[in-house]
Amino acid sequence: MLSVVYTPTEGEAIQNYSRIFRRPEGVFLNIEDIDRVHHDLSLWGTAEDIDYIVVTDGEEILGIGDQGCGGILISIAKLVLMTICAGIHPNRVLPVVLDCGTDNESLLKDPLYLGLRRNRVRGERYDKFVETFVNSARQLYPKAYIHFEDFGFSNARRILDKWRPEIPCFNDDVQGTGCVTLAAILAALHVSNQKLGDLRMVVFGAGTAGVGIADQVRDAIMTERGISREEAAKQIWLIDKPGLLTIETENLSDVQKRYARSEDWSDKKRDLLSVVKEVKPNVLVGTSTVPKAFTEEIVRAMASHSERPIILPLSNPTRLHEAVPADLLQWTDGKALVATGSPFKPVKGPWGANGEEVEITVAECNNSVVFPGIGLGGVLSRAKLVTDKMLVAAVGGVAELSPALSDPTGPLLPGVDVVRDVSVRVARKVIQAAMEDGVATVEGIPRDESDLDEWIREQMWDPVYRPLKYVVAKGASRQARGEMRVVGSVERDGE
Ligand SMILES: NC(=O)c1ccc[n+]([C@@H]2O[C@H](COP(=O)([O-])OP(=O)(O)OC[C@H]3O[C@@H](n4cnc5c(N)ncnc54)[C@H](O)[C@@H]3O)[C@@H](O)[C@H]2O)c1
Ligand SMILES: O=C(O)C[C@H](O)C(=O)O
Ligand SMILES: [Mg+2]
Repeated sequence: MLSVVYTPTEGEAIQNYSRIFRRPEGVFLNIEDIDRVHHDLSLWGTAEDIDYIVVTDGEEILGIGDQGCGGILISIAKLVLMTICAGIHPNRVLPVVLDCGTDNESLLKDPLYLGLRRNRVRGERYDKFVETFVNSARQLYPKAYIHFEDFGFSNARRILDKWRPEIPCFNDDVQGTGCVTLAAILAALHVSNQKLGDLRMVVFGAGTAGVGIADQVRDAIMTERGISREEAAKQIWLIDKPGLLTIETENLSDVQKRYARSEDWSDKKRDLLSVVKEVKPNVLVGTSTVPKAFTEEIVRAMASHSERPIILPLSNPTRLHEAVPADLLQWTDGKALVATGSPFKPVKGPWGANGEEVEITVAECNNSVVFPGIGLGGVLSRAKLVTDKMLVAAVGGVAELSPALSDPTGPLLPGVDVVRDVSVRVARKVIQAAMEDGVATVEGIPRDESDLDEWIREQMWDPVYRPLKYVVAKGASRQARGEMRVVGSVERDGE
């Protein structure tokens, strides 16, 4: 059911939110009613009641853009995953949408649209609104971890950078995506017997996720090679609408500038194909929302200089992927090491050692592999902050569970069948890192790894129903006794 309660089906539900609405299932905060934010948030429990908050402003949902107040469903979907994958109790979470208006014209024209019917508020009023939300949430629920989801590019990083040094918070599109993609790349490098230090990566789509991935990979190269961040960034090329980002490119954000190429490209073409031919990357990542952007020509160009090209089309939902696994594998004779943002069926082809047909399972490289474990570790250790070391530890936790480590034809990342084990491993690593960084605040966390795993598991909530008991009340009406017998028979069948 994961692809129904989460990506890709949730995208469709979000787009139709106001039309399929039945009842409110989260906190709707309204920028025009900023004085009510504290009160509205306070209705959801006492200081002890909330462990995990997911908040969105609905501006950049998946790759489907501004969805206004329908964004509440992304907060809900991510929290469903916190429960399914990480065992956070479903009553101890809070989905929030910050309704700041919408720039989506079709929503504004839709008579059934439920959100604020005005263009997005930006600038100081927006910042004040976000600040009021964060401060109120911290005051009311001081133990809660705050997960930011699907904010627009101009706000996502800014908000994260503002709050990260002060509170336990996390941006899934920047950090979760960076962590899971680095884990997939590490597994792929293992299979192809290449070194992280030699990596050359092109990222197509230099937005929130693209730059988040670049940062995580850059820091890993820096640590591996013992070089500066600036030096490590030279192994990464970012491409956006104007083509390759260079120091000549106008209107770059501060985070994009770190990757702007300083060498002279004035006499070279800067489109994806030309850049791939020129820089000969071994890793190609897609976070552009441009379907089919990884053409046969581009993929063949990758394969012409790289024995096992690592190709990760990550744009969600499914229809926005830069390429589909069947094409990537066909164009590279089964050589490409592929993982995708949404789930795909396994691909069959004549790529065995002797030309026999093999079936390749393609891993889903979605931040859902990692954010539940990071959140679980943060919640259980009541970490004051989410530090870089905790994120690096999470990458290690996922990478070491990659099926491709023991079977080179296996998927690059662990699948949904072992999702709870992955969360326990990631949480263990995150908690250990939090203790090393001195940010864990809970006393008595076990030091021994298997004790720590046990400690984590026993605090995870399981959806187990209480057994029904067969009762027949004396004096009950014939009809009631009949109904009770039906209940009783369910219990006997269940046993
Ligand atoms: N698999 C995952 O875990 C995961 C995580 C986060 C985001 N994503 C996906 O990545 C995509 C991007 O998300 P985001 O939050 O970074 O959005 P974003 O809007 O911040 O970034 C998208 C970037 O692509 C650029 N772009 C658009 N058209 C382009 C073109 N023709 N050529 C080059 N660049 C182009 C945009 O200018 C923008 O900078 C979405 O589809 C989202 O679903 C996947
Ligand atoms: O929500 C997802 O499926 C992953 C990611 O956060 C995205 O924005 O695409
Ligand atoms: Mg997202």
